[in-house]
This record gives sequence, structure tokens and C-alpha cells, in this order.
Amino acid sequence: MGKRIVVKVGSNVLTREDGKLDVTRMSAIVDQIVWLREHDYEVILVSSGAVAAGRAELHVDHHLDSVEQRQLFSAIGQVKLVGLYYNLFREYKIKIGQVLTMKENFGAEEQYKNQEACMQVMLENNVLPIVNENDTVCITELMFTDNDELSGLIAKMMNADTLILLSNVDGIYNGDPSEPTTRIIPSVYYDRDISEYILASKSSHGRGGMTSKVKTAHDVANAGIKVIIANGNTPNILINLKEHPMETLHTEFVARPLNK
Ligand SMILES: Nc1ncnc2c1ncn2[C@@H]1O[C@H](COP(=O)(O)OP(=O)(O)O)[C@@H](O)[C@H]1O
Ligand SMILES: N[C@@H](CCC(=O)OP(=O)(O)O)C(=O)O
Repeated sequence: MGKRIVVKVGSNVLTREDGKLDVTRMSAIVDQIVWLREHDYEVILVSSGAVAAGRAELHVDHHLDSVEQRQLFSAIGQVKLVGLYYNLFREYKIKIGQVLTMKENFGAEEQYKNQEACMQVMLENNVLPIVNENDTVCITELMFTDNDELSGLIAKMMNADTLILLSNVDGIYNGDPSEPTTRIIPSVYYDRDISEYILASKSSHGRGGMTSKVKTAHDVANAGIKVIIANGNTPNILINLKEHPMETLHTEFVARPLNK
């Protein structure tokens, strides 16, 4: 069996400035996932973008609170998101399966095992799992911080070799990304604290920001899984990370060596 990779794609990678789904970008991500599968990698895709897709689809001229917005827009947007993935992967004769989940499913042992078994059977049958939080029914207080946290839990649950977090930045900068003097930190050891470099700012459609990515990355690297933060807007980023890692901008959280 090839190496198992969890790829998480943030809302900003998938949406245009006007908030609509960026189908060209989605198509590019799909092409790269196909390349990974053709090179014997098993891929699990964690995709954000439902709320952004739904917001662009429906014009509402009355007030909705934040929970109503999330429920309404994700319900509309998830259908659109997965429909697009369905069409894009169908071109390559790849079957996709939708996994909508929530934090409770990672708590109780029975539910955890059930979810693990569900994803395992998909992989065994060559189906590509596309995972998102079930935003329509989640209770705000019990939600994942964002899909970075969810992708970390999936990577650990499924014993992945690598978790790749695709965002709209080339990696973690050693300061404000908009400052010309700041540089990408190429590697972070699983026990190194880099919180001094992280700004509270986040991209326009994102939920958790870099703080949540770093927290997830540390946690997952500590569990012995390599984590990469890279730019999903860069052409062929997933292929280049595999083929030319030294020449490809990214931040790697080095996995803690485990006595497996
Ligand atoms: N040191 C840093 N290096 C890179 N990005 C940072 C840093 N500190 C804060 N950020 C912010 O984190 C954002 C990415 O996180 P987020 O908005 O959650 O994106 P996504 O939607 O991809 O999950 C960047 O757009 C950037 O504004
Ligand atoms: N479940 C939400 C994603 C929320 C989220 O975590 O977004 P992001 O920070 O861009 O990964 C959606 O599909 O819109």
C-alpha cells in the first residue's frame, strides 16, 4: 500500500474575491490529487468552502444571526461543493464519497471506531473520501475550531504519513506576512514554540487562522505525522512538494520519531 496523505484545503483557496467558488482552482487541486493517486498515494481530502459557496449562491435581504447564516449557507454550499468535486473527479473515473462529521464523532470510542471503519472501507474500495464538518447541525460550542483541527484528527485516526494544510500563504512567516523582510520558516521541530511569529489576523473567508493551523500541526507532528503548510494557490503545489521539496516554499513540522 502506498503512503497515506490527508490534504486539507482552506476556504480561501477555493473561493474567489467575490466569494464564489473558484472552479479553476478546484480543478487544479483535483488534477494534483489525481497525480498523487497515480503515484501510489492514498488521499483523503478535507475540504472547506461550503459556507463561502452557499453565501455566494443565495442573496438574503433580512438579518440572519451567525448560526442561521452558517446553517443556511453550508446547507446550500455543501451540495454545490461536492457536486463540483463529483464532476471534476468523474472526468478521471474517480469515485468520491462525502463524509460529514462533527466533534462528538471523535469522542466516544464506538463512534470513533465507526467513523474510522467508514473511511477505511472507502479507501479499501478506492473511493476518495471528501470530509467537511457537518455545519448544518453542529452546535456552536461543540464545533471544531476549524477544518485544520478536523484534518488533524482525521490524519491521526487514519494513521496518515503526512498532513498537508493548503492555505493562501506559502507557509509560516517569521513575522507579518505582508512585511517584505519576513521569510518563510522552512522547518519547525515538533517541540519548538513559534507562537511569537503568529498574528491573530486571518484570511477573509477562513475561520481559525494561523494559530489554529500551528496548534494542529504541533499536535499531529507530536503524534509522529509530518505536517506541511503550503500555498494552495501555487500551481502544482502538491506535485512540487513531492517532486522538488527543496525548491518549493513551505513550512514542514518535523514528525516526532516514534518507535513503531
Ligand atoms: N506568521 C504567519 N505566517 C503566515 N500567515 C500568517 C501568520 N500569522 C498570521 N497569518 C495569517 O493566517 C492566514 C491563514 O489562515 P486562515 O485564514 O485560517 O486560512 P485558511 O482559510 O486557509 O484556513 C493567512 O492569510 C495570514 O493572514
Ligand atoms: N466547514 C466550513 C469550513 C470552515 C473552516 O474551517 O474554514 P477554513 O478556516 O478556511 O478551513 C465550510 O465548509 O465552510
